[in-house]
Amino acid sequence: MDEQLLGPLSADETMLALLHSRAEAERLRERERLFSALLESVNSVLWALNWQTGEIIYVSPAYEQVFGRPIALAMTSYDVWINNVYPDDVEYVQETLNQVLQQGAMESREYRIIRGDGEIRWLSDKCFVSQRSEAGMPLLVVGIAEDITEKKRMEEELQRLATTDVLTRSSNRRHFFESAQRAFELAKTTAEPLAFLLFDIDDFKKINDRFGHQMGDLVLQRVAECGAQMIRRGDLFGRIGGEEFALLLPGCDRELAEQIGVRLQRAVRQLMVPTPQGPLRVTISQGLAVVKEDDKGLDALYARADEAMYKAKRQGKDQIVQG
Ligand SMILES: Nc1nc2c(ncn2[C@@H]2O[C@H](COP(=O)(O)OP(=O)(O)OP(=O)(O)O)[C@@H](O)[C@H]2O)c(=O)[nH]1
Repeated sequence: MDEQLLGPLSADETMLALLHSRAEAERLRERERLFSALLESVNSVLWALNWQTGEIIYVSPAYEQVFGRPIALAMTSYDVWINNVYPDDVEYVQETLNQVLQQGAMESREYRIIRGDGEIRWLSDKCFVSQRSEAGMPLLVVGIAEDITEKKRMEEELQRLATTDVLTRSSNRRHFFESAQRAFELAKTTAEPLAFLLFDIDDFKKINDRFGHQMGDLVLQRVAECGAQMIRRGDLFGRIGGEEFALLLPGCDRELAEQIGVRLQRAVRQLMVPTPQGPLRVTISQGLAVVKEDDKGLDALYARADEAMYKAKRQGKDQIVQG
């Protein structure tokens, strides 16, 4: 219509329009090359999902490096992406994606994937709804998935250092009592039994004095190994003092806890720590207490186990006393 109003274009005008559209096309190609180069240099995986069809409509080149799988595989459906998610995290990934749809965005969701070579890696995914389903436009969810495996490893290492006793690799005192507090509260609400076994190496000062501090450390490590062998899933074991250790046994009544104490006593007696003067024998004294209905706090349980342990020492050591 414009053409009718303005009249037909002259040859020069046509040439100019042609040149202009060529330059425009070249500019677009240049931008595309720039975007491709940028996407290739980004280590994170950019992705876009058509929510209605379940199609992954875009993944950036980093996919191949992060997932260790060909891009063509990812560009099929969302199910293929989900198949790469570590089984324990699938539910979380599905739930959080639904939340993205409700809230419009999610800053970070962390989950594990299984790479093509079987390696498990951690991803942090920032995603948002890029296009609402309006006027026939598809509903698009886009995201940036970053490989945070190294960061996770460092976090885990820091957590391990903060909660573990360096010498014996058992829980340190603070972590033991924090976890014990939670186990105590749970036992009180569920009325499940809970046992506390406290033990201390006998005449440890003499071991240090006679064989040196290094040998003392070795004895601590070997005794700690015996303690660690007693625990099942859900139990706690920690070094709560110099040569003092504790076992917290949820679900264990007095009888069962005593059996564990007897096994521990035997395991320690059987230890033979090599020294230049021949194998060194070690014994421990144990105090055993179980949670009572009127126990107000963990302190009450701990105090009974402590009192019982000192009674075991006074009564000649190498024995278990009930508190
Ligand atoms: N090698 C070593 N010794 C430690 C460590 N922590 C504490 N000790 C020593 O453990 C000894 C504990 O001595 P005591 O409290 O007298 O106890 P004990 O000699 O075992 O005597 P009983 O408890 O009555 O059997 C002290 O000499 C501490 O120096 C450690 O990490 N390594």
